[in-house]
Amino acid sequence: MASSSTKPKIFSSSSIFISQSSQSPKLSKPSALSFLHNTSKPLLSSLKQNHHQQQHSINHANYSLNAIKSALKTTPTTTTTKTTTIDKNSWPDDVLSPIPRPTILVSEKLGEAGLQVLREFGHVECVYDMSPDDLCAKISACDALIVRSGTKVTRQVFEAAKGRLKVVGRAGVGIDNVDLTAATEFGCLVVNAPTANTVAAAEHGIALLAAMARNVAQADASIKAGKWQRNKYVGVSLVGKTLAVMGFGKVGSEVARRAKGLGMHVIAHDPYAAADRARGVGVDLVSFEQAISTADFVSLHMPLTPATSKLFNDETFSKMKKGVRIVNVARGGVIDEDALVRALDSGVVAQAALDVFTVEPPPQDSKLVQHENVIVTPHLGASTKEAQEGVAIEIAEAVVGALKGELSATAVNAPMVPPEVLSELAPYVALAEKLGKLAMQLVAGGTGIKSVRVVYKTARDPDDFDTRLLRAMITKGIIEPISSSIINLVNADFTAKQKGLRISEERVRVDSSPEFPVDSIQVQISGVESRFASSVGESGEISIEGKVKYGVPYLRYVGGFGVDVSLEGNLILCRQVDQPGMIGQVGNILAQQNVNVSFMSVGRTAQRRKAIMAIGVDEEPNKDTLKKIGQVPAIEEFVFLKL
Ligand SMILES: NC(=O)C1=CN([C@@H]2O[C@H](COP(=O)(O)OP(=O)(O)OC[C@H]3O[C@@H](n4cnc5c(N)ncnc54)[C@H](O)[C@@H]3O)[C@@H](O)[C@H]2O)C=CC1
Ligand SMILES: O=C(O)C(=O)COP(=O)(O)O
Repeated sequence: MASSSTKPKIFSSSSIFISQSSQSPKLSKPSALSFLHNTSKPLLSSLKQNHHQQQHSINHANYSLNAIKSALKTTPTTTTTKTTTIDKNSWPDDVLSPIPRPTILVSEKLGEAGLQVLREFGHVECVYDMSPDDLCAKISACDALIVRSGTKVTRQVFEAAKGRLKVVGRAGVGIDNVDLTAATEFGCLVVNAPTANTVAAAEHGIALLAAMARNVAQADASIKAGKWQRNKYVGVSLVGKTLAVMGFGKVGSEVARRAKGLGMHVIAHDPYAAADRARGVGVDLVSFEQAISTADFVSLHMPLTPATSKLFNDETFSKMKKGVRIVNVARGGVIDEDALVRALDSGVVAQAALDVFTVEPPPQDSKLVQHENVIVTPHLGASTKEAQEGVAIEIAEAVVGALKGELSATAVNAPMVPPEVLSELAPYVALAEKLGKLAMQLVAGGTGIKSVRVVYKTARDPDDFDTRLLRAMITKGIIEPISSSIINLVNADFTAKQKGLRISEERVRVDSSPEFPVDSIQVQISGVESRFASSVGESGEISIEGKVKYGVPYLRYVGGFGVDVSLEGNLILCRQVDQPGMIGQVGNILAQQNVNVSFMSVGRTAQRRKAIMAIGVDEEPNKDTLKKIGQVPAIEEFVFLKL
């Protein structure tokens, strides 16, 4: 059907809520909250609590279909209403029943307290020292994987997971051993434990700094070899020396604080750190060049990224003060290790203390490890009892939360949405997904969508209304039916981009209550033909608008027609000439196939002119029933949509 044929203008909507039974009203299925995969019980409880607190009354007509049909003949707009308060104990059992116990694979040693948290929630398998092939063989039976720095979570691992792996938990900070691009493409959330080992890493940095300056490791080895070499191991003092902290993040700033306590002059380089935060610790932020050229000691604390890979190379070392001493508890890959050997041999670098290596463990004959001016530890920065217990709990909670469908505050490849925002947005999330799904089904052919515009009507300031979650769910609704992959918050933007789908967003300020994040959401798809010409708005695009009423998603506009129908079950949209008896006729046809009508709403341009009838049905009408609806003379077009 051509998209340009009808351009209705006038909004008018009369609504009739029909229920064949007198069940209490259904709330939108919380499965719509499965931002990642499953339903979140804590989130549901908080939602239920919200509903309870709001004490919304639901006007819910309890007519049987036959009763409403006869009532319509005489008093078309009269309904009898019943007031129902949503009680938090009234959620259906299937919502509250626990999700199946997930399998969590732990591939490296994790603190017992964290394992305990995991065991309470799922089936935990600890399998250490797996080869890459072993990991790939196991992963398709796992919902979550917990690793430290020793496990490489490559694209092959995500491919081998066959869509089952929902979350990778990195029990620590650095996620350079996880292929984030692949994780995102496969819709797998990656979370880390970024805070619990900060102090441990900083303490190890300071330990290496002092040990290096006073030759502790070499002197210890010498005594154990039966020697007593007091003159050979004369060290250098730390007090008054300049330390350049490269990367002024969590660990870097803790190292700086401790070095200040040792009487060192501390400078730092970090392109993203705030100068006042540095000043608060008594540290000057300086340029890279200034840092490396003035420091007596350089301590590395930046992540390994393409930008920092081999940042310390021949050129960098050549700009350093002769006799500089280097500590690395960040990542081996930020140093070109061959260049460091050359700098040590030439005396430009007097000493190095390394906890991390490009390849771990490094080869036994590594010139760097064997160098007499180098001391090494086997990636021990995070290895204190305290840090390991803390990291284990931090990662276990993040992984369990993710498996429940909650968004983690430590998500690495997804927007972090705080729980309170999540709980507030939950009903709108369901609305967003349904609008996306609906709009998509209105497109003739269902594919070839290039551009989607989302308009949020809201009373809130942009700062106070985060749309990322809603955009992701609209994208999910649009793409999932035409995609072989699960779409979630992690991969929604990526998948849209990959499919050449441009999603633009606009906020329109409306005079509604800022208590609610959004008044209504409009989804517009342009440049396509519609299966239901009446859904085409004035500017030629498919346009539908919905809002949340009583905590439940409702459709409010189709094209220019106002409707008022709960987005549950399935929907039939008919455009007809506005005349008496239409609801009855269609209702009768549906009743013949025992299709239960849950809601009905009529929107019209003007009395006795064009009207749109939106009919919510619990079951899917068969082809015959749909054909009969199409044969009703006053019906000009109709479409059946699955929600
Ligand atoms: N050896 C070990 O066992 C441990 C190692 N680490 C490593 O230490 C590093 C830092 O960890 P956190 O402080 O927790 O991370 P963080 O994210 O808090 O800090 C990293 C800082 O590096 C900065 N940065 C990024 N690119 C930079 C560049 N080109 N030059 C200078 N600074 C740059 C960032 O702006 C950030 O402030 C990470 O690589 C982490 O993996 C952390 C814990 C234990
Ligand atoms: O947290 C980090 O980045 C670390 O490097 C710690 O690594 P680990 O968990 O000890 O293998």
